[in-house]
Amino acid sequence: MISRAIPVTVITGYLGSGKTTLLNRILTFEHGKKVAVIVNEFGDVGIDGQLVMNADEEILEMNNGCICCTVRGDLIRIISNLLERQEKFDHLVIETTGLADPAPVIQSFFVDEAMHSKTELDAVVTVVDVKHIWNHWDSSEAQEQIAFADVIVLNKMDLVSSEQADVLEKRIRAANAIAKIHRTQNCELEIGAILGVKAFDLKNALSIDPEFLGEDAHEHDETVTSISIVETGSVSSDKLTTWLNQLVQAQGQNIFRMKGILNVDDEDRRFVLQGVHMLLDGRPGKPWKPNENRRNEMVFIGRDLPEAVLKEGFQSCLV
Ligand SMILES: Nc1nc2c(ncn2[C@@H]2O[C@H](COP(=O)(O)OP(=O)(O)OP(=O)(O)O)[C@@H](O)[C@H]2O)c(=O)[nH]1
Repeated sequence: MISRAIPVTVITGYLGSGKTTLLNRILTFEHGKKVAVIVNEFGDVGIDGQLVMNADEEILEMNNGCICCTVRGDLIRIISNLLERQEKFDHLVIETTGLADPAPVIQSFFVDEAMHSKTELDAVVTVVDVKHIWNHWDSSEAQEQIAFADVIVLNKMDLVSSEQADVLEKRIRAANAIAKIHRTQNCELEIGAILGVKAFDLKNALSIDPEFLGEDAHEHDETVTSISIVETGSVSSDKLTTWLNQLVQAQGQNIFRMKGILNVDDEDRRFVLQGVHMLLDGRPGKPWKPNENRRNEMVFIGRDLPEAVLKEGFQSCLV
C-alpha cells in the first residue's frame, strides 16, 4: 500500500504580522479538510495555543525556544508522532515564531528520511505587516522569511494607503521574484490561495541559499529577547490601560510584540491583549471555567527590554 504524503503549510512572518489570524481563518473555514496544527512560540508561556479558535483540531505547542533551533529534535519528533495517526488529518499547518528563520524548518522536510517520504511541503506562506515591516527591514529573519516565501500575504492593508503598499511590494519583489502576493485585511483571503497550492519549489529555495540542504548554521539577533510574566490575581482595567499607554509611549519602539491573557476585573471571560509596537488591542476571549485558577500570562518580545520595570509595572496593575 502506498500511503499518501501529507501536505504541509509553513506559516512564517515577523512578530505580530498576523500569523495566528491566518491560522484561525484556516481552522474556521469550511474546507472539509482536517488540519493538524503545530504552533511554536518564542516566549516560554504558551499563549498562541489559547488564541487558536477551533478546539477540535489537533493543536500541538512547542514553547520555550525557536522552531528553527529545535527542528532536528522537537519538530521531527512531534511530526513523527503525528504521522502515526496519519489517517486522522489531511493537512498539517506549522506556525513558526515571528523570529524563526524558515530555512531550517523547510530543510527538515527534505533532509529527514521519514519526513521526506511521508510529507509534502505545500507552501511557505509569509505574512507581512505592511505598516511595521519597515521597522524590521534590516532583520535577517524578516528578510529570510520574505525570500523563502511561496505565498506572501501583505496584511493590515487598513493601516496604509495602496500607494504605500505599492512601494513595499516593489521592495518585496526585489527580494522574491516569484512568490504570489496577496493584499489583505485580517488575512481575509480565499483558502485556496493558502492550502493546496503546491507552490513549494525546492529549486527556488536552493537559489536563495545554495547551502540550504547543508548543515544548519543560522544566526539570530541576540539583542531581541522575550520576557514572560505569570501571576495569579485580578488586574484592574483602569490601572492596566494607564500603564500600557504609558509603556508603549515610552518603549513602543523596542517592544516589537506584546501578548497577554489576563484576568481583568474578575470578568467571566479572559481578556486577550495584543500589541505591536505602539498599537494595542484588547478584547474578551474564551470564558474562564468555574473554579479555574485564573492565571495572568504576558509575553513581551523586543530589544533591550527592561525586565524589572515591566514586572513592576504589571504588579502595580494587580488589585
Ligand atoms: N489593523 C489590523 N490589525 C490586524 C490585522 N490582522 C491582524 N491584526 C492584529 O494584529 C495583531 C497581531 O496578530 P496575530 O495574528 O496575533 O499576529 P502573529 O503574527 O501571530 O503574532 P506573533 O505570533 O506574536 O508573531 C492582533 O492584534 C491582530 O488582531 C489587520 O489586517 N489590520
